[in-house]
Amino acid sequence: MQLRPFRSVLYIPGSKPRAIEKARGLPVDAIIFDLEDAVSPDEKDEARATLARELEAGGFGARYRIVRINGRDSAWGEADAEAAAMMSCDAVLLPKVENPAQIDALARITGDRPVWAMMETPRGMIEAPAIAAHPRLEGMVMGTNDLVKELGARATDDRVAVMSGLGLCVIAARAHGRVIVDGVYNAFKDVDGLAVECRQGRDMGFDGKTLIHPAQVETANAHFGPSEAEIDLARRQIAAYEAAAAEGQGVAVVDGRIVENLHVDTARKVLAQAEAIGAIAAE
Ligand SMILES: CC(C)(COP(=O)(O)OP(=O)(O)OC[C@H]1O[C@@H](n2cnc3c(N)ncnc32)[C@H](O)[C@@H]1OP(=O)(O)O)[C@@H](O)C(=O)NCCC(=O)NCCSC(=O)C[C@H](O)C(=O)O
Ligand SMILES: [Mg+2]
Repeated sequence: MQLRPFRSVLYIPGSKPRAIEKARGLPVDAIIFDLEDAVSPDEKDEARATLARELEAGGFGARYRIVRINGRDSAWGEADAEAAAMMSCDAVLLPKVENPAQIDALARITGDRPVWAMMETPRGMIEAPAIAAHPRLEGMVMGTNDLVKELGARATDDRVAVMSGLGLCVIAARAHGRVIVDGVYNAFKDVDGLAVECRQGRDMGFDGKTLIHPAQVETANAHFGPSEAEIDLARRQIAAYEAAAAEGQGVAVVDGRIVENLHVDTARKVLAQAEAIGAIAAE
């Protein structure tokens, strides 16, 4: 059972030390330190050096530290991969992954460090099961901006253009026990719109949402963590099922709905998640 929460995963441009400093005090579960799209070509080399320095300085507490490098076929990919292998980070995120061989190639440089994959091209969607199956892969991140672009689609509120890809990637990730995080919500001042998209992502099975601004953190944490009502229901389901089992029954009823052992598994996961989140908050 995956216990570490990934409710809120905040991108920070590697070129912005002030934003990096701010993140040391934000209640995010994970940070993606970006060297790719958030950093202009002129700033790439300096951003790489800044990031290495800031990560070495530490101060990120329990926040999971992921470094997003540039694609290996870009002018900066090779130097990024070599630098990331030496950085004080927890994982390396590769953009536009389209096949498992790209993960092999990265792992030859980054060694035992876990690899995460940006899922953001049509070919990446088709190959999602093979990518998720790679033994070095720990997590997947949806890149919905690139996916909309590559599909020649339109970004609509209901996300209809990317819905099949989102579902396919969730299935692939779950089939192999990988973490999977939803794409960003670009209108970072629109908290209500973000809440709608978080709810949709949570309902689909995502572990959390990637974010671009501190104002989005609270909404993501609220939607992807278990609510008080869910925790209360989980406790009551477990208690009712155990009481029924003690009487030789395989099914209990809570709030007019049946509770079987599979529901108890989910209930136990809810409680474990709540405990893990509480432990991080207490640090
Ligand atoms: C979107 C922004 C450019 C807005 O920046 P700004 O105008 O500076 O915002 P504010 O003035 O409201 O900032 C207030 C304070 O918050 C700090 N801040 C801002 N953003 C972040 C952040 N991401 N992490 C940490 N701290 C942040 C500012 O420094 C201010 O601090 P202070 O001065 O001390 O008060 C900006 O938010 C931004 O650059 N966001 C990140 C954009 C990004 O990373 N984009 C790339 C990832 S998205 C992507 O590529 C997805 C995928 O690949 C796909 O295809 O979909
Ligand atoms: Mg992208």
